[in-house]
Amino acid sequence: MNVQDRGRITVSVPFIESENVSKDFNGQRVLQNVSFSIDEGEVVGLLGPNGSGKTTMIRLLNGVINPSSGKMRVGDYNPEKNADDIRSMSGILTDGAGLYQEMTGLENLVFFSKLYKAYDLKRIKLLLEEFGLAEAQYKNVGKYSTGMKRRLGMIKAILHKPKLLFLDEPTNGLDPEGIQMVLKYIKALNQQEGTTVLLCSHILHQLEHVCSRYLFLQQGQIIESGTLKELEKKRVNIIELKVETGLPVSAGEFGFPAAAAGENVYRFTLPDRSDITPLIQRIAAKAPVYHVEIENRDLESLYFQIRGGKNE
Ligand SMILES: Nc1ncnc2c1ncn2[C@@H]1O[C@H](COP(=O)(O)OP(=O)(O)OP(=O)(O)O)[C@@H](O)[C@H]1O
Repeated sequence: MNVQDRGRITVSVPFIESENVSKDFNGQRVLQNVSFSIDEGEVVGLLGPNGSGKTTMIRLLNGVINPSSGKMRVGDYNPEKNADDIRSMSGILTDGAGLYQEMTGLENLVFFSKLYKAYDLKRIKLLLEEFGLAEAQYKNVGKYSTGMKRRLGMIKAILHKPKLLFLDEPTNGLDPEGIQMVLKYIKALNQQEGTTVLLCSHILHQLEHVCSRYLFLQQGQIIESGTLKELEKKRVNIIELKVETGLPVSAGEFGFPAAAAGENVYRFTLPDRSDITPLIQRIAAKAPVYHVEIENRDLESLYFQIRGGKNE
């Protein structure tokens, strides 16, 4: 946002900033000097175990609660002073999703769209269709399943075409079709509308295709951040390579430590990426190679390395 031309130097100001934010509940510190920034158009995954402070961070950025110390900015607004402005430019999906149980799905959406001053029945009907709730729209939300409430919560969050989305566990309770649809929708919103997204999830493999960057929270502190590539570069010092061959080969003969990982499948431990090609060439001279995969650089492996503090 706000690309300011100061003389000859162009300064890009982050869309969201948190500076040394701490939060105490009843004298207990749950966030400790949390600092990060998010640029407009980024999709950032906020990761961390139960109780690490993810939801608290989202509630602070929304102005639902105030920090005990530190500064925050969302767009042009200070969440402590301009919570209403932030809420009108952002969509939020949290656990309860703030839906009225005794109203139908459609009534909920009509109500919230009028509250947001964005009433558009055609859009509501289209979203109900897209999120697979066309049939259920006349049923009371109290009778919805967990997954249906999640879908309705997602529609509620995006009804007014917000510039910013805060999504707390957006795929919780969804079936595989629902998960795929919601993730695709988030990605499309980001790519087509430039929507900035901050999302929390424990299902790490789902995030890899959606997030451009990650923040890792542990016991209320940011312990790591970066893109998947940056984290890989920083954290992956040895390569665990899984190779599926068409014939039994003796893994020991290729000069690297190896262990069987299934029928004709071997897991090699290599000191460097540059060892991959010569190893595969040597194996391919003896047996067909069907699949090669670096196993320890996906988000889940990185998450556990970061949590375990390995390679530090
Ligand atoms: N209103 C509150 N009053 C007192 N303590 C709270 C309150 N809200 C959160 N906490 C505490 O703050 C800590 C962080 O909670 P938070 O919900 O932010 O974690 P989280 O990372 O979102 O966890 P989860 O992955 O389980 O959703 C927890 O110890 C929690 O008990």
